[in-house]
Amino acid sequence: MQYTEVMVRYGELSTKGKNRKDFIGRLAGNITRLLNDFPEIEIHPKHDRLHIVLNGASFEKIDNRLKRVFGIQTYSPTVKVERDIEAVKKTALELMQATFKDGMTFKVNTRRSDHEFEYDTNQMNEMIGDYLFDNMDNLKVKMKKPDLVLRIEVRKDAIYISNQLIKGAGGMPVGSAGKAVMMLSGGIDSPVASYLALKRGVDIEMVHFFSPPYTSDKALAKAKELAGILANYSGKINFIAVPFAEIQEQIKEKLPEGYLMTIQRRFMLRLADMIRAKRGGLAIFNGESVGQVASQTLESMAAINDVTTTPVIRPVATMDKTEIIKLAEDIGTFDLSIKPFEDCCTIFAPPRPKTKPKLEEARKLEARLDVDGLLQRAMDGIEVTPIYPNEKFLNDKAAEDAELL
Ligand SMILES: Nc1ncnc2c1ncn2[C@@H]1O[C@H](COP(=O)(O)OP(=O)(O)OP(=O)(O)O)[C@@H](O)[C@H]1O
Repeated sequence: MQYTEVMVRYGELSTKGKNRKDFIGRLAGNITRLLNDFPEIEIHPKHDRLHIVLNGASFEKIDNRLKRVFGIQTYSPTVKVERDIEAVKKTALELMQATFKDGMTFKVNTRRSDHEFEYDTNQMNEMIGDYLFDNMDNLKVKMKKPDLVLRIEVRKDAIYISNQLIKGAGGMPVGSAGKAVMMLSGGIDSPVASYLALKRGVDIEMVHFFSPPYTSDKALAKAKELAGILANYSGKINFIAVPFAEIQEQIKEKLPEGYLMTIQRRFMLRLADMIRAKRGGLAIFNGESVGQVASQTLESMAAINDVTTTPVIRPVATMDKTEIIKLAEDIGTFDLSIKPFEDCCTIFAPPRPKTKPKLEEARKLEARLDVDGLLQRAMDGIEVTPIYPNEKFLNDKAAEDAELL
């Protein structure tokens, strides 16, 4: 079916009063960037809807991309026809034939913003309904909750016909809620937390700690590739790699084992905060979930969070592991997350980390280290890489190795 445009309905934008215009502009910009390899497509943002004029481009080719754009509630591929009842009949039949499956119920729903058109809505509904009955078998009408609603909109310039209402990703356009950093490991939880941050409109940059030579290039490549999957929901994402080995070595050498994890985490959070400040972000996101592991008890969180007053937002804090896994599967990060490349934290994890570290003790122990010097050297070593949707960093060989591990 050759559609002429896609009609996009806004999600939560409609409740945002005076910010509405900014949000619509942001969504239009995000969609424009997402479809920039289709030069023929035009984007027309309007107050109540956004129109993607296809100019010959195929709807099927952009459908999967649109599903991942936050800020879209629903969308409908649509055919624009001239204001002529015969043209409406012909297109309505084509649309129904393309989408109707045996046993489905339907109804015709006409709306007019132009009341001068020669037929009113009831007449249109009847005429088109009758025409479809005459030309298709097994059609069944249902007024309440039919499977298909054939929508006909009569406007001044033309008539618009559609019969699919596709669910969008919801949420708010990425960037509309401002900038933040996301602490991205190679695990299951932080990619899900990233997705949820993006869904609320937060423009995130990924901060990833890695520890060569204790962690391999593959572990770094895996985290980058996860960022590539998440970039499907946002467009380009900056990936900031932070060297962490010196800090871990110092902590291991100078501090008692029970506090290794707490103090490593305090360093991570400090560095994330320094990067945030440098890059103009307002908050830090991470993938912690209450009670999941030793570093995620409330006592641990309090002892770690002590190093900053910046909001630390934990989108998966109250989710069960099974719920997080389900979402990881849905967004396409799970299979990569479970590939067993070592993370810097697992390598330096003490066998028995304190589940209830004491804040005062953590502060006191840490004072044995050259905190500022360690932080500065890590900051001097950061590397920023822009990552694009679906960009690959692990080659097939690495994937094979993962199977063998
Ligand atoms: N190497 C890392 N780089 C950046 N952030 C990290 C790193 N390791 C851990 N984090 C951050 O700390 C959070 C908690 O990490 P931890 O390893 O304790 O838990 P997790 O439940 O395994 O999380 P994940 O599944 O995201 O790795 C992560 O979700 C992530 O936000």
